[in-house]
Amino acid sequence: MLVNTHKMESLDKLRFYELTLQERGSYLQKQTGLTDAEMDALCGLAGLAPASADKMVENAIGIYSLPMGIAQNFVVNGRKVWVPMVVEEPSVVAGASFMARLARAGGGFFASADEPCMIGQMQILGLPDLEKARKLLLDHGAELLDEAARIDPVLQELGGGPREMEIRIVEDSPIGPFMVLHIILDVRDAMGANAVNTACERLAPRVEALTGGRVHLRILSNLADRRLARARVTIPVSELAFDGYSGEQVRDGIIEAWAFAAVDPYRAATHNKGIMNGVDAVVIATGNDWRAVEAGAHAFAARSGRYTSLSTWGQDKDGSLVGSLEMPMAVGIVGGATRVHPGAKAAVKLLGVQTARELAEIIVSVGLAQNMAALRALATEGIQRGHMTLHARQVAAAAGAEGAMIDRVADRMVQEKTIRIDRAQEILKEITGR
Ligand SMILES: CC(C)(COP(=O)([O-])OP(=O)([O-])OC[C@H]1O[C@@H](n2cnc3c(N)ncnc32)[C@H](O)[C@@H]1OP(=O)([O-])[O-])[C@@H](O)C(=O)NCCC(=O)NCCSC(=O)C[C@@](C)(O)CC(=O)[O-]
Ligand SMILES: NC(=O)C1=CN([C@@H]2O[C@H](COP(=O)(O)OP(=O)(O)OC[C@H]3O[C@@H](n4cnc5c(N)ncnc54)[C@H](OP(=O)(O)O)[C@@H]3O)[C@@H](O)[C@H]2O)C=CC1
Repeated sequence: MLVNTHKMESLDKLRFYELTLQERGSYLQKQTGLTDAEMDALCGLAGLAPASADKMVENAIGIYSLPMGIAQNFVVNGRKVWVPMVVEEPSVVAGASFMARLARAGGGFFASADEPCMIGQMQILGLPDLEKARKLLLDHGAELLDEAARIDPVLQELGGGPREMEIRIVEDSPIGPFMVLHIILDVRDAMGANAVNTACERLAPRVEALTGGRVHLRILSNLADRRLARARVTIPVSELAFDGYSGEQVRDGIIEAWAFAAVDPYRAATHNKGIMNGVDAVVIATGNDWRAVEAGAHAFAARSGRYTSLSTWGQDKDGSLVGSLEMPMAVGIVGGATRVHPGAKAAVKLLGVQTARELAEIIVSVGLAQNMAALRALATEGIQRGHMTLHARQVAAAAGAEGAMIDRVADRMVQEKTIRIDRAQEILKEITGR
């Protein structure tokens, strides 16, 4: 993919988003060294083929596409990274890029991720004596874990495999008390669903023989709270001032906005949706199971019994704004669609990650950036000006504008501060005469 290279030398003075679509691709390739084939996969020019889709899901008839945006400015644990984001909503990529630029003043995002341990659950029914069953399982714990290790030699060779067992007694279920046996499995660089589910199904007969109970459900838990990722950012208050708002006003406004989400589930749901705007975009770009990540995030947000904010905002002794986000992050860089979707493989290559943990660290950093972008806008001018400015292009296109006409119609609507499809159609008619 080559474009007029004379611009290349001067590109660093330009803003990435001011380039054309093709120029952005070429600039990114120049910066990252991705091959032409990888760039074509990343840009959807050689993405998932219908024939491959037919091998991924049932009754396939073709391909559905979404925009692939690139968030810029991110520095995570000291490393600059271009972040692929698959999302249909305007202003998400812009918001993440903006906050990543501000975050650089504080060294960027500092993130970590737990060992990639997933929880496999076995529901054990029909136990006349739960405490006796508990003791039997504990007495045979080592044997059960050894059996689980033998199930997946590949995982063992990679340093993964069973780590421990947990026994929980559910007292107040609608069908009376029963036992839940957890097998904790290190799944290395996979999301791990298949490894965990296979282990649960294989161990079930032995558990039944030991306890005399009936193992009913055998499935992983998406509340992957043994596989958390966390990010932290510190923004000097001087970086926050804009449009007549002082840095302190912006900082305190963000903290006040967070305090709302901390105590009110109605606000926390939207607050966390803002976080997931960033998280899901990278999870989807890398071919991971966003439903699993979403389920884990919201279950984790309710772990105290009241659904609350996944992030925390405050200030440090210097008055800098400090934000942190911790959440389950069950993502892989092998397996699932990541293995078969060319665009997902290219996205993982673009991120330059070698392990699932590194991917998790970037994703949680993007989630924190997205949260800050939303709170910064909400706590000051409101969300609409920035969002609708970028949304205007979609409205113009929906009104029938094409090519360069889209920006002309969008610019007029932004100037008039009227971003509606009927106004877009009027402007289009004025400009084109039809
Ligand atoms: C949208 C902005 C960034 C505009 O903000 P702005 O102040 O108009 O932007 P700017 O023109 O001053 O540019 C600042 C930076 O934004 C980025 N930027 C600016 N324009 C572009 C563009 N065209 N393409 C790519 N990047 C762009 C870019 O990094 C740029 O830096 P520069 O490179 O110029 O030095 C800001 O208003 C913002 O961050 N808004 C919030 C975005 C957001 O959260 N969107 C999600 C949709 S709303 C939602 O679903 C979540 C929510 C709100 O409900 C969550 C919640 O309730 O908590
Ligand atoms: N509730 C849920 O969330 C559920 C989700 N799923 C779906 O299952 C999909 C597939 O999950 P997943 O099990 O990750 O994918 P895979 O089944 O593809 O498992 C990963 C594969 O990669 C192999 N492998 C190679 N290198 C590594 C490495 N470094 N680390 C780990 N494994 C490696 C594994 O070997 P080996 O063969 O030895 O394991 C395994 O075969 C998920 O994306 C999800 O969409 C499915 C069921 C439930």
